[in-house]
Amino acid sequence: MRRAARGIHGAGLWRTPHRTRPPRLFERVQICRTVACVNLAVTAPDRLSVRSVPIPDPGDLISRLPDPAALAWVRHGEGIVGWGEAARVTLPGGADRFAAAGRALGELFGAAGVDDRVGVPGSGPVAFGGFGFDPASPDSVLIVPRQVLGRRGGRAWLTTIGEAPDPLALVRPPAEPSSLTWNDGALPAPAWQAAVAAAVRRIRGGALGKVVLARDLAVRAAEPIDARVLLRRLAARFPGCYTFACAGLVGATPELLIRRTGGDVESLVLAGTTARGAGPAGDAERTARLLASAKDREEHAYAAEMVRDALAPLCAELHVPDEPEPLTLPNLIHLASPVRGRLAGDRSVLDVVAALHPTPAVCGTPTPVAAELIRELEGMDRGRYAGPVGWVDARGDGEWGIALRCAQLDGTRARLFAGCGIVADSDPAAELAEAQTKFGVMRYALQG
Ligand SMILES: C=C(O[C@H]1C=CC=C(C(=O)O)[C@@H]1O)C(=O)O
Repeated sequence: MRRAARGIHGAGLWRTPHRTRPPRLFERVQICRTVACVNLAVTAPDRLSVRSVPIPDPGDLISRLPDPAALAWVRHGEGIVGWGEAARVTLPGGADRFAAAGRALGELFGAAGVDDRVGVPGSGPVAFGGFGFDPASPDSVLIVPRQVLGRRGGRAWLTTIGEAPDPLALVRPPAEPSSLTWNDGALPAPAWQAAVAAAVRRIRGGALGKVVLARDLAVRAAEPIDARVLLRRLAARFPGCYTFACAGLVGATPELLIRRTGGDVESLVLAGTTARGAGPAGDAERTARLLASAKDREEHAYAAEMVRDALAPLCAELHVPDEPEPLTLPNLIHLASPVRGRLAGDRSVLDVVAALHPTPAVCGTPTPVAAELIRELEGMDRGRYAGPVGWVDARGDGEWGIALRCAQLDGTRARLFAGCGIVADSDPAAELAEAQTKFGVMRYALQG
């Protein structure tokens, strides 16, 4: 596929004009309105005043986060982190939640006064966000931080909304979670295996081809859990994953739902999994078995085909590999399909997210049948687990992952999530073991 030079100035979907009227910042107003079928709440000053400036390399981004309400999207030390809250958009749910979020941000960013002296994806106004997996889940949120620190390709920048920036400081490492007590979530292990067996029967009966079933674990600590400890551990242990935090959802996902950089889009489809082997020979043997596994290939094919079908109408060029390749992580090996394309028209990254979610990597095929079976068998609300998580800027550029290998923090408590793709040949005991390995990511983040 021919790739055009990367445009860092996208189509300017949301224009950010300079205004002369002085901003009345931090005079908080609560605007509640109905957009299509979604009741949306925007908490924001009437106009954002945004300034991005180049800065010397700040080094590790996560160690600059000044408080536990951390916002982060970091991979291999690059990305953006944010803190403070200049604006928040909350979406109680609805199939229309991505479009409603885009319209709300369009208004906020379109009315902003912007002085962007950096001009790269992620500079200027940015919103971090996470969307509920299920349209019925009331959990979608977008947060425009008061400060954003960015670092990519040898450049670094600081964005400030409102008052003069607080000076950047290295923050004393926060306290690690202690006295953890663990409990089952909605389904104990035997009940979850029974749910997997029920799904296999439904699949063999011809109702659907694939469903992804997840379970949750509950943990409690002696003191409120600080997201920054978890982020630091995850980024160090899983540098190739996207370490993220948004409104208490913290994790390290290997799965890139979509990155939009100007007209270019990229995705990394993952489905089909095995645990790491013992040493290089063990890994090689596991990788060969994974690549040859008809069950894992089938799981993967559903996901890759759906991503192709969803992106094709949006793209002038699209390349989806014919065969998956192995992706080796510190704990697991996945089947992976790196997808690249060029958008046909002016579409923000949120438009593309809307077209892709939920992929069969987290839901199943056919989507409506799988979504209904998930509601029937899992016995829980996934919240923002398995939903899109990431960031979007005023150009419509951004990066969104699928929120996997994550936990939702709530004071002294956290809920961990892990799921597995189920097809006709799935074995409930093997799926439970795979889910346990996936939980290991956040167990490590919490326990060290
Ligand atoms: C649903 C999860 O993983 C998905 C992504 C990659 C591989 C998967 C699998 O092989 O089952 C899942 O589809 C999860 O980690 O909770």
